[in-house]
Amino acid sequence: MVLYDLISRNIKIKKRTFVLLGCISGLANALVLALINNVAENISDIHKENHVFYYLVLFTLTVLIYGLTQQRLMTKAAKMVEKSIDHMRVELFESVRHTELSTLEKIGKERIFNTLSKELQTISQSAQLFVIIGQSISLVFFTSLYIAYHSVMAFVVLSVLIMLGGSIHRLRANEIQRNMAQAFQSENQLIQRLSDLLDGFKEVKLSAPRADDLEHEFSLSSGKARRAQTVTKTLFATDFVLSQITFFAATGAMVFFVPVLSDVYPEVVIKVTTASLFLIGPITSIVGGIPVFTTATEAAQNVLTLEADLKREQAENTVRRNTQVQSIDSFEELRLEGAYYQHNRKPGDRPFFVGPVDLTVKRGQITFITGGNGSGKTTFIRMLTGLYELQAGQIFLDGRAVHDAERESFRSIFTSVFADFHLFKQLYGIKTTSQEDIDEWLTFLEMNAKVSVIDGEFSTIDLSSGQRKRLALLSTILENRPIYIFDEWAADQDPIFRRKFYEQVLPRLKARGNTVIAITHDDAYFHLADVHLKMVEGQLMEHHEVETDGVPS
Ligand SMILES: Nc1ncnc2c1ncn2[C@@H]1O[C@H](COP(=O)(O)OP(=O)(O)OP(=O)(O)O)[C@@H](O)[C@H]1O
Repeated sequence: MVLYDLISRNIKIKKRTFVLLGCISGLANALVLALINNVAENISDIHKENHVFYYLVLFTLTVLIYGLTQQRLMTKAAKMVEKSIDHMRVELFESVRHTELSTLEKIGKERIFNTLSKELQTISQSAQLFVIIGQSISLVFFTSLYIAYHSVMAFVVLSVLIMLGGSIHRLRANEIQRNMAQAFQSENQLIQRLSDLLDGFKEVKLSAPRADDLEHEFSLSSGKARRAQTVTKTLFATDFVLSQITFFAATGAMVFFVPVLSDVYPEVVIKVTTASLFLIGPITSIVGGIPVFTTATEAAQNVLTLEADLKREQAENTVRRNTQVQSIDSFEELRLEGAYYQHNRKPGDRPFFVGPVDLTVKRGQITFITGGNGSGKTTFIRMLTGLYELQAGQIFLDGRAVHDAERESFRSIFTSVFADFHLFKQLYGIKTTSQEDIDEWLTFLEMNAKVSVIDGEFSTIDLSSGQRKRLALLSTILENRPIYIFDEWAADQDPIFRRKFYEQVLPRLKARGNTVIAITHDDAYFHLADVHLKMVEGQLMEHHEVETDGVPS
């Protein structure tokens, strides 16, 4: 059972405690029934012999035992499921953190987002249901025993009809599952459209046709999700009604059918019929719980599939996961030999690949890479930094081949501001820099009047895009890694600060012993590069127009 396997994977479920508490609670519930039947049957004798108080105490005790065990069961189940979900959440987060960029691009952000939020929440909501279903099963069991004790024939008829009712759901399980998968897929598309609306809010506000199209797409996906959910819920509703009818048929059989089959039955008919009526509560709970249970099982399946997709690639690299990541703080020479990477291709797409590339980067060098849009510069940077796993060729650091197991350590040699950078408000992973250093760099980057760093956090990041980029630059400077990667960093800086970036910031990094590799189109500053490379259609070549005496080309 997928749901149980998932929940019990990280925690020890005390099955015996659950079964024991469930049995006590079910037994207490059945005892309430037996007591009521007994008192009702012998009401005049009990009053005559003054035994009312005795039965009342017994009744109160039984209800109390039922209440206490039920409460304990529910609390235990909630604690257990929440603990397991806590583990799953952190594990999934860790898996995503360790996954490769190419895998993440394949899986898609929406699916990860949907699984980590909605699906885990669905599983969480199923905790109480587990107990209710378990306890209902236990009650059905003990009440059936009570019925069997009074009339075996009534028990057999009841069992056959209950099983018949139970099998109705199973017959349509596949159809339900198919519709639920369709709903999950449509909900992923909904998240994608919603991110389009929120991330592209300004663009959407400025263009009514774009907004209309987006809304149309959103309502299409929403319609698909609605249809899949409606079909699923209709199937559940029909199941529910059919099972209720089966139940009424079972109760009817107690008075119309069983008396024909059994001679001794008339003496116990009231008790047996009352007992079968007592089953309506638990059976309704079981049948009513099936939709939630099925949804939670489907959610568990989605969590497991995502995990498997994330881990497939990691399984091949278990060594990498288990190897201690060691920060590399210096190097002399980084070399690529025959480095090659081809993007995943969707049907109909032209394949795009970068390489084979041979390149040597020396410590303290400033390298500029230029090239047309879509020529492969960003892809190349991702290959160089180990964000994309090379499909052929090798990276060498100080003459030593960088093996897969060392790739995470290797990546620690870089710090970057990519074109699609994300500015973290908190300075994660930066601990050693002194406040004086931070303030001095803030002043140097002309951001001191706007922002301060307090307790490792920027006071604000609600800034202009150029200012946000300066803070991203500051974060990399404080990280102080050996190699700096900039992807069109200066593109949205004003001319004065752009000049400062090329003429003061980069030389200052170089003077610190840092190496810089920058994608740039700023030809006015090409002369400041030690090496100038050009990317053309995925092929990296030296750009020979750079003059060595510092005169711009
Ligand atoms: N995640 C991806 N999946 C599939 N193909 C991709 C992916 N990213 C880029 N590509 C393909 O690789 C080609 C090169 O893209 P890349 O981003 O490396 O170019 P670039 O030189 O950095 O362009 P620009 O100057 O516009 O930023 C693109 O034409 C695109 O078709």
